[in-house]
Amino acid sequence: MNAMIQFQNVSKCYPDNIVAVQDINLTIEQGEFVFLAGPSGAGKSTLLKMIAAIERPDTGTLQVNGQEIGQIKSAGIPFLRRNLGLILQQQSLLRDRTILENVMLPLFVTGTPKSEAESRALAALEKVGLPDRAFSLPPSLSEGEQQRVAVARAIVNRPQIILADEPTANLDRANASRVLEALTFFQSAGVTCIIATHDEQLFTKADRIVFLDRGRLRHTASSAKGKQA
Ligand SMILES: Nc1ncnc2c1ncn2[C@@H]1O[C@H](COP(=O)(O)OP(=O)(O)OP(=O)(O)O)[C@@H](O)[C@H]1O
Repeated sequence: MNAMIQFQNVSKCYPDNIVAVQDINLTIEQGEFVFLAGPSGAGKSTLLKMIAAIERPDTGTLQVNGQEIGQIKSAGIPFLRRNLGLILQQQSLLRDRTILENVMLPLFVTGTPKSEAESRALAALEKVGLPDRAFSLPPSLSEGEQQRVAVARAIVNRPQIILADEPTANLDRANASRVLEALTFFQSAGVTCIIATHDEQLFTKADRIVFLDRGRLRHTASSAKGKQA
């Protein structure tokens, strides 16, 4: 397997010297399913944001798909993001656009023709079990369904990496399982999945669980799926 993401001695502070992550060394291989675990404020979201070049390391190096995040120019960011499916906490669906239009959005950004965008968005909705809701508006869907739409929107570009920040927050067990099933489906197709979560019940699905605490990587564990960390 190839190293897809490699943090080497990465640290990141926010203004006012808030240390978000400190001296992180972590390698994630292509096709791995990795959970980032740890209490609130541990630095999980910051690691995901750095992989997407939303934040940059202050020190150390971070390689994503052969690109050095600290060096990447703004013109290179769309190219990086084309290979990423993002499910971030603050991203919500556009309430006045249909589910189909919401899922098509990333394809408009990359200039995909409308008819192709529609068929790919419908295929993505099928994969998350929601093709019959394509023409509904987001407020008519449950939170669990909306989160599955967010998964469809994240994978519609056929990314090599999916980054998900608390994708099952506020969902009941049944809906959390369906969201996770959708993510494991894409991992079985070779997509690397990195998921920040507090939800320990999800861990059985992972190849690896990376525990963070106050910005530091405490330890990694292999899960019931059986791979060694
Ligand atoms: N934009 C920001 N500006 C200032 N401080 C921030 C910012 N984002 C995060 N922090 C701080 O950085 C630290 C790490 O935050 P981060 O969001 O990465 O943790 P987390 O493990 O994802 O937490 P949660 O589980 O609550 O989402 C925390 O102390 C947080 O308050």
